[in-house]
Amino acid sequence: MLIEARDLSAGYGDVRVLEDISLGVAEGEIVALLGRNGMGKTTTVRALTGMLPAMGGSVLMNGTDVTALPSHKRATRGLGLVPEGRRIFPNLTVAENLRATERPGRWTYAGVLELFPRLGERLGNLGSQLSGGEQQMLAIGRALLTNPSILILDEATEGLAPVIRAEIWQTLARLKDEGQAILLVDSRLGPVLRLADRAVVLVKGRIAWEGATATLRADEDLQRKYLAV
Ligand SMILES: Nc1ncnc2c1ncn2[C@@H]1O[C@H](COP(=O)(O)OP(=O)(O)OP(=O)(O)O)[C@@H](O)[C@H]1O
Repeated sequence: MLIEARDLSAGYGDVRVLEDISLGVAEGEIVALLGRNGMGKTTTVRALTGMLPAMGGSVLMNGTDVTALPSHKRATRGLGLVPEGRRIFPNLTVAENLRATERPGRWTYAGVLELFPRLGERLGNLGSQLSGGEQQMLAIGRALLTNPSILILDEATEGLAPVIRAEIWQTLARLKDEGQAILLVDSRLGPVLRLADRAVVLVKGRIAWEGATATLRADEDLQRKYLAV
């Protein structure tokens, strides 16, 4: 597994939000982390990336225990994150934002501009001057430029206009074709279930269901039980 949680627990203060979560993403795989609001998806992302310490259990990358490593060390080992709310540098230009994370590998500066031509037209603009969709493209481009073995996207299509959202989904499909392993948190069930190979469903910080997305796609009762609002 490129990344794996084993009996992972995490939370805030004394409160455990995640209880004994075990999940993993293998080479070339897209795994969706699903669940209604507040069920622990973002907390899982934070615990996997090291933004939150584990209260129990472990996180492994390529079989190596990284539970004690801070997020920047996990990033160096190949963990790329597109965080909820984008977090680009508002006072750097698009070009500077991209160059700030660049590491050698499959994805180059030119390659990212080819993936997101829109960013190429905005190279001199500050991060703060971009539209929401452009900021999201920049956040994805930045994460790709670290050439991650595993990319985690937390609500990457949230709050975007439908046409931009569609563009992001197309890009993710292209990343899938290229074999990029992805852990995807997104509440748009239709596109998520089309893109991902497997799904893990959280209910109150525990895994309530996991399996092939094809199974979940075909079973509306299951969707209603765990995911419908
Ligand atoms: N910084 C925090 N401090 C205390 N409790 C938190 C914090 N962040 C999240 N929580 C709590 O942890 C639980 C899980 O939240 P989390 O954000 O992981 O859920 P989520 O599944 O990502 O939901 P959403 O889609 O609403 O972001 C919730 O009960 C939430 O109130």
